[in-house]
Amino acid sequence: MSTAIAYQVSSTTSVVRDLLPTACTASSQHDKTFDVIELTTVSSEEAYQKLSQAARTTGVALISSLPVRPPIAAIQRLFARLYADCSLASRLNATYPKRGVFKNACLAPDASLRIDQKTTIDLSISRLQSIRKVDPTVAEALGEEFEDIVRFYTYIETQVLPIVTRATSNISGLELELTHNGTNNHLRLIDYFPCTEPSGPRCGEHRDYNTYTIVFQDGAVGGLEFEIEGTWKPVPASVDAVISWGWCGAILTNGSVKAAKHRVLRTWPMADQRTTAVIFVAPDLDTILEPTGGLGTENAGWCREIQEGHLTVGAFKEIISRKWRRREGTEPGEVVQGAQDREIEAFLKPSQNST
Ligand SMILES: O=C(O)CCC(=O)C(=O)O
Ligand SMILES: [Fe+2]
Repeated sequence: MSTAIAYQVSSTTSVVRDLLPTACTASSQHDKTFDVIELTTVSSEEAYQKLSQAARTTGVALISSLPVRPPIAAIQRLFARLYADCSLASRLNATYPKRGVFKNACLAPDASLRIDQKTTIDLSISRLQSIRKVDPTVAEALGEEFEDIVRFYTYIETQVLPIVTRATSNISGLELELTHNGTNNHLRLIDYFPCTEPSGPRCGEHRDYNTYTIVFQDGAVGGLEFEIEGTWKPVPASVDAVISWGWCGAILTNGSVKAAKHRVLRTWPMADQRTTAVIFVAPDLDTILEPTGGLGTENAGWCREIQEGHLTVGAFKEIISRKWRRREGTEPGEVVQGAQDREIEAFLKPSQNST
């Protein structure tokens, strides 16, 4: 597939027009909704305190002055190479047949405009191991770009994740390091390819399933928004990284941490390419997902399976990813914006969603 084909976007339909935001432009920028933390200049204690505060209030923290930048140019070149070379893309996907690595479902000629208008390269520890084991030459074929990306991932994993994990532990009195050994972390590279016209959602509204997520932006193209007290608030494009907490974080801390709802409805400037590197941090798959931290024994409304400690992270990941795959176009099924998130919330907190 050529890059030109990859960037073709179907014309606007009424379904899509309904999805357009009322106001989401670079001018509606930062309004002090989110805490901004200069992670490398504050003391560790201050970093923990500010991160904990953000996790408890909005569930979102913006990070500035990171000492390393994500290798955006390398990521863009890697996408360009995969768009242009179908056989390389197939070889890469063959290394992880269970789910694939490079996902471009929205570019299929008959793809629904309701699915996310983005392509992704998903790298997890098991995918990286698989690439090296099944087809060692494919990593080589992916070139220096691939090495740069893996180096960035390793840096963040060793230098930044321990700080955020500790801050999350501090809120709840848990030792999250014991269940967060990095075995279930994930790096996702995302290409929000340029659209000259408004298209479908770029990443439909959702809360992440994991403990927390760090989105590394390209510094120029915005679009990420969080729902704060019922209003969608844009994140400035210039922020280095955005940390947000997910369902596992909320469950393990018994609701002390907020799972933040977010989306990329439309990128801005719309005709520019938005590139992000996203690191998802989740507990090891065999971790029991029970609310042992935070509010202690008080029942925050979780379903019986969670309250009684019968749900593992692995089982929860399966439940939630089945719903996501529809939105991401890798499994057939109708996509109704926001419905998937409501279904998950109803499963987790049935008593609050019984009306
Ligand atoms: O790329 C972004 O800005 C957000 C991506 C995201 O929320 C996700 O992949 O879960
Ligand atoms: Fe997300």
